[in-house]
Amino acid sequence: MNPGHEGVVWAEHGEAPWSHTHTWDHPEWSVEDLVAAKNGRTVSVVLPALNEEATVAGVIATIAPLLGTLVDELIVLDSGSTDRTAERARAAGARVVTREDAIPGLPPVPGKGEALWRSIAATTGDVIAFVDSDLIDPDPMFVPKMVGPLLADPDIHLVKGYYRRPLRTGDTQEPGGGGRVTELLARPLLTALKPELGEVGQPLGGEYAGTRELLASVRFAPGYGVEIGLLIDTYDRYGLAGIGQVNLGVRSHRNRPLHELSLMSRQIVATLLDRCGIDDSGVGLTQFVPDADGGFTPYRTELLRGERPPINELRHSLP
Ligand SMILES: O=c1ccn([C@@H]2O[C@H](COP(=O)(O)OP(=O)(O)O[C@H]3O[C@H](CO)[C@@H](O)[C@H](O)[C@H]3O)[C@@H](O)[C@H]2O)c(=O)[nH]1
Ligand SMILES: O=C(O)[C@H](O)COP(=O)(O)O
Repeated sequence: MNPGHEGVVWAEHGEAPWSHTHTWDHPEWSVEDLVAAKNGRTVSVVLPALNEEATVAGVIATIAPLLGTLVDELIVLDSGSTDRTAERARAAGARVVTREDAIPGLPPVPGKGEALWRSIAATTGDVIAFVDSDLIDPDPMFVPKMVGPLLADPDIHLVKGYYRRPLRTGDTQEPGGGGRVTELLARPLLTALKPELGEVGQPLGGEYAGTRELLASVRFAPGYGVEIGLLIDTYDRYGLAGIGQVNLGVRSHRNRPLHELSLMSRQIVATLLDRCGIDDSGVGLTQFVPDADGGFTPYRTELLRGERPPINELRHSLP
């Protein structure tokens, strides 16, 4: 299955580049095609959620109609929400799993990496797709597009979505202004340190799918380091041949303020350096919070720690 590639004859130019063979810029497969391609395999969809009562039901509404055909289970992995995320998710048709229920007896630590790691234990699918629960008007084809290459090619273990990203500020929307951490930090630094991954369009994006074979056998970095860690670990294990990327169109989400993205960036840098074998000081980020009198108060946020081992290894160590 390879619809959407332009018809360049690479045999005349040497080996086709990854960006041609493993990038689907115009994915055209249908849900029916995918159901036929499952061949006995099962698909789980995981929505990590921390206080997403405003958007979680809307995201579920785009995936729930696939339950029983392409999608075998749909869970919201509740990351400790204190709002009505769980209630709204259940009403919209998802199973809600808390971090504690996912792996009983092991107290959770904060952060997105922890939620995703526990979701591997809480699900059973041979293929697992992740979708952020803060998305605004996501396309119902997100999941079908992401799982396509995994169902078609046994050598592919991780498929990242890529997309155009609007930036919303107040009532205005800048069509290509989103993905600030991606464009200013992640892609430049990844290109500097792991140039083979420089053609991955959205290394940080929360919409991606992987095989259980991969996801149960890799460690999970803490917090927002989880995506860059998974990408590099997949590359180190399978090479570029194990990774694909699919155009999902447009993806809008809650755009965080810059000071929150700075903290996210610090965590991503820590994981990226770790995966490249480069020492990090381990020092948390100091930010300068404006006072009412025109001055600034320094405020330090420590790095999240607590990398999690592969779920397969945890299972072995449980009684
Ligand atoms: O402790 C947490 C933090 C976040 N989330 C959920 O994770 C998703 C993404 O989090 P968000 O804070 O919206 O991240 P973004 O600002 O959108 O950051 C981008 O970059 C991150 C770093 O790669 C990715 O984790 C995100 O998926 C990606 O959208 C949302 O559904 C959150 O509710 C949790 O479940 N637990
Ligand atoms: O992926 C990113 O770069 C961050 O989530 C920030 O995204 P935004 O600039 O679209 O809010």
